[in-house]
Amino acid sequence: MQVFSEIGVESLAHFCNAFLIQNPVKDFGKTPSRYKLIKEVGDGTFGSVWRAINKLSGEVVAIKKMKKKYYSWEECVNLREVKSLRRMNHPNIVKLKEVIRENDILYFVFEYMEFNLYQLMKHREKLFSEVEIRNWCFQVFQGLAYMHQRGYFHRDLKPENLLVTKDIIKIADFGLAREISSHPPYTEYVSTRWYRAPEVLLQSYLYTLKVDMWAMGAIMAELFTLHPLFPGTSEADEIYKICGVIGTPTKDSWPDGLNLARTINYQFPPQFAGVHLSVLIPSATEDAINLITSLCSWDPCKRPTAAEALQHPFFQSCFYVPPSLRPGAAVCRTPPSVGVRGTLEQQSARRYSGVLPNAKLTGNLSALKSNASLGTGVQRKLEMVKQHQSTRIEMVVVLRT
Ligand SMILES: Nc1ncnc2c1ncn2[C@@H]1O[C@H](COP(=O)(O)OP(=O)(O)OP(=O)(O)O)[C@@H](O)[C@H]1O
Repeated sequence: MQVFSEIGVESLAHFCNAFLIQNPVKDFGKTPSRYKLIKEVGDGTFGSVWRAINKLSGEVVAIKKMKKKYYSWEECVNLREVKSLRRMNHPNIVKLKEVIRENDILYFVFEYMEFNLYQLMKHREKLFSEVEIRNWCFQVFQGLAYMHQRGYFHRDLKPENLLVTKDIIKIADFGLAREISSHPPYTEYVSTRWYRAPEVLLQSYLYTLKVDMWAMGAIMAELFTLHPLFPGTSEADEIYKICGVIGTPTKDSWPDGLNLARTINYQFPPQFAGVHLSVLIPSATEDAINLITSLCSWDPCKRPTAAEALQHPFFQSCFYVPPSLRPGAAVCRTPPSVGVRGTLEQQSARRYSGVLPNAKLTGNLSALKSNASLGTGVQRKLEMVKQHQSTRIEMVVVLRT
């Protein structure tokens, strides 16, 4: 079995040529031949996700079928999702098992996860226990610490991208992942609005991995209340909502933010004092409130890193078990139960609309708020290499497992 975690595109090209010589091209029809598609479980911006079964091994997997056609495999290996995920091997990061291109259609084969966090929250009336929330967050921060340490940040963390099976939670959807060493400016659309960091909302092109920490603060709060913390209806309303919760930034709390706002001729709403998060999240303990408050700091420098978050008193009762020693159970001393049985299939309903890609935040807030009605759909850009002529081949990238 050949491993492609560290090699470049050229080496991959050589492998694929060799692979094709040894494995004659077959017409597999509309689904990858080794798999039987069972049911659609998700419909994202870039692809639809199916629960499927490996016909030979009986293994249940998730197959993401990309909407765009891929006419050469050079294009495929250059996709961020492939480039970043094939380097990740962590129990809290969803595993990419294979990449298959058949008939110009690109499929990602992932390990299958039962639910996403949004599905677990949306019809729920009873609040999650703090133990459950702590267990999930501890795992996500471990996945993030690993990813950040390996040089990637996710940029689109949201409940839909955190996948749960029993007590285990994993980070998914690396379509927007970025190498930390890649060079700013980062100009393309980044992250779903409700979880989008203020520096990104203010169009900083120099944002860092701290955008993931902001998103985690918002997600943690939502896990406690079952309601989004900053449900902005437009980018301007998003900033307004953030000010309403954590108060208008000052030259002490976020000097760089005031400069950013000046650069784009944006005025923060004056003198919002904000509210103590314990008022908005009454079920959370002081430790939880303290962690969420620091994650949702205006100034990215004041947000903890994932490794620092793991050291927070909120996680005092958790401990790290090396993956090789794990019995396959949760990482907290008191393993919680997810509390939901059966399969909740993904509803295709989108919770967010009204994103204005590259919209300029100009003028005063009331003018900005009127932008809300101008929203169209979510648009993201992927780096694509030049398209090459169509060839009917199958390409399999075998990943480190
Ligand atoms: N490995 C998996 N196991 C089970 N379900 C999954 C898996 N991966 C994705 N899904 C489901 O499919 C949905 C969409 O997947 P994903 O986020 O990867 O697609 P996308 O096109 O990148 O979406 P987005 O619009 O969020 O960017 C997820 O929210 C999840 O419910």
